Amino acid sequence: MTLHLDHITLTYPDGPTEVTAVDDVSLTLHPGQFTALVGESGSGKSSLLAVAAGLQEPTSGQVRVDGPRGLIFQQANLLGALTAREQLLVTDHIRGRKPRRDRADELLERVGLAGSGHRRMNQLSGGQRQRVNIARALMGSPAVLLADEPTSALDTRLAREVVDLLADITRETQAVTLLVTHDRSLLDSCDRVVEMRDGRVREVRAVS
Ligand SMILES: Nc1ncnc2c1ncn2[C@@H]1O[C@H](COP(=O)(O)OP(=O)(O)OP(=O)(O)O)[C@@H](O)[C@H]1O
Repeated sequence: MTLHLDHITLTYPDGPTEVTAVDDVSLTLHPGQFTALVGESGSGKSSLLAVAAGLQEPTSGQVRVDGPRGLIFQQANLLGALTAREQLLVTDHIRGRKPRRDRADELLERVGLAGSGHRRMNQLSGGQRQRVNIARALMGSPAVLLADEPTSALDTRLAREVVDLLADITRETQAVTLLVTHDRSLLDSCDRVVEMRDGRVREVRAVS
């Protein structure tokens, strides 16, 4: 499963004119490859990720993806009143599937939260909540994982732990993973860094 972004352009209306957030970006992302997307504020990272995630139609160009996509954002989209396990089971509910409690507990264990399934979000730390977020994205067995600043609410140590977990999961599941981050200290956990500037890809480099 490979994710192809072919000549993606995304413009937003901006009063009488328009702003080009993504300007003819082509990228191919491979299974098991953990790619970081970096660049200054406003360079188009979140816009490109939203297109890759299927949340935003590109103005032109094409996303080619063959498999489920899992999305990980900042923790704001977790439902505060639910337990960790329920956060995961909601995804089954949304898809009209039978709730897979065993699968939910397995994934909570995988992200280091064994035994915490009954705890409510407000009883978990920021790092633990982000682990729930990751486990929730994994409920759909995604071939592509898209994460937009998942560590921005975390301190350095927790941010590193969460990114290392994403790196391990990428290798284990052979997912295609794209991580938007502004934190350059996290880049050595990645395989590849794509740097954007003014909506374009400025540089693609391998992390040694
Ligand atoms: N909904 C929108 N309507 C109009 N312009 C937008 C919209 N969303 C983003 N933009 C503009 O598109 C450009 C790219 O924004 P984007 O959020 O993708 O950048 P980013 O690199 O993710 O920035 P940051 O690191 O600050 O999150 C910016 O000029 C921004 O102002």
